[in-house]
Amino acid sequence: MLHPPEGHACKKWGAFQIINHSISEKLLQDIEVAGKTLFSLPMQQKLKAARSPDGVTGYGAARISSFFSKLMWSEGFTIVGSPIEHARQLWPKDYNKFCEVIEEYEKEMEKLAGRLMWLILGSLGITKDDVKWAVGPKGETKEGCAALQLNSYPACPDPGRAMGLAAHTDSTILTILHQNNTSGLQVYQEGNGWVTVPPIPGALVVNIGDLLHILSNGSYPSVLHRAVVNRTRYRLSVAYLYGPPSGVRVSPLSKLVDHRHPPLYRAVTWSEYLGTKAKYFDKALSSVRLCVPLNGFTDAKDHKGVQVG
Ligand SMILES: C=C1C[C@]23C[C@@]1(O)CC[C@H]2[C@@]12CCC[C@@](C)(C(=O)O1)[C@H]2[C@@H]3C(=O)O
Ligand SMILES: O=C(O)CCC(=O)C(=O)O
Ligand SMILES: [Fe+2]
Repeated sequence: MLHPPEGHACKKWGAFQIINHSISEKLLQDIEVAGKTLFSLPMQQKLKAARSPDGVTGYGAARISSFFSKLMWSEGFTIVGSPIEHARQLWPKDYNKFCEVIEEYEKEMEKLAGRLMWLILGSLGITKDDVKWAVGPKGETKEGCAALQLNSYPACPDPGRAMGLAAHTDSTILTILHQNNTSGLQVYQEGNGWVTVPPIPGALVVNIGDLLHILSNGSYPSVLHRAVVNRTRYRLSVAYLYGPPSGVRVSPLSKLVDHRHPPLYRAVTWSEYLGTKAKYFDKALSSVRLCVPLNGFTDAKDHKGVQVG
């Protein structure tokens, strides 16, 4: 079970950092090197693996860029499952090392994400018996769906006028983020505004995503976060975006619902929700909301005046 402080962190911050998490220092170094190697390729080479306009994987600006008029000061590379096709486009003769590191990272993150999901749900009194879709015939955690997002933020001569990655919530159950030893990630907290998440060597950041917000019936709100840029330092982050198995309809867990706490969200599959996010962005969560609270706001992230820079 998560200790009370971590359960508290989910409620209060929607994010926390973990150490002693079983991901080796070597693997964290290897993924950093793999990311830096990729982003330092010449532009015409990176564009060989460009994400197609209606595609999900490959090189390009963050998907949310289309909602903003200003360009963001970053490049991204999205991987779902095997990276081999894109890796071949990038390094026709020498793609093996990159693929090995990515696949190892995905394998280790999958295990960690499953453990974290149960720890977080445990802190709400939820056990494996309460989430049938997440458990296989032998009691094992079923493999979820996931995406790996490599983010590259070059040093920026005028950081006050640019944004690395604009404010957003992740459409996930949870996201595990590795940031190189350079600050940039900020989380938004009512009353405190934007708070920098300090990079701690070896630690990983865990963000609560929209699907956990739905599962917990709003008890653990997804965290609004962004990445700011730096005048002198290059920054790289690696986000493991973890969702439920494909086709599973996620809805508020019945143990967390009663006549005083009616279900706040309707059931959605991850792919349906990703489509909703692509269409409505920061209004996605409220678009699947069933009950509108009396204070007039739909969801917390709807009214922050999200800005790029
Ligand atoms: C599974 C996914 C979540 C994501 C959209 C995607 O299909 C692959 C990229 C993910 C990412 C990473 C950067 C921030 C984000 C909002 C974006 O634009 O692309 C997330 C998407 C998300 O969580 O909705
Ligand atoms: O670079 C960061 O710290 C944030 C990345 C992020 O939010 C994402 O990839 O979803
Ligand atoms: Fe994010």
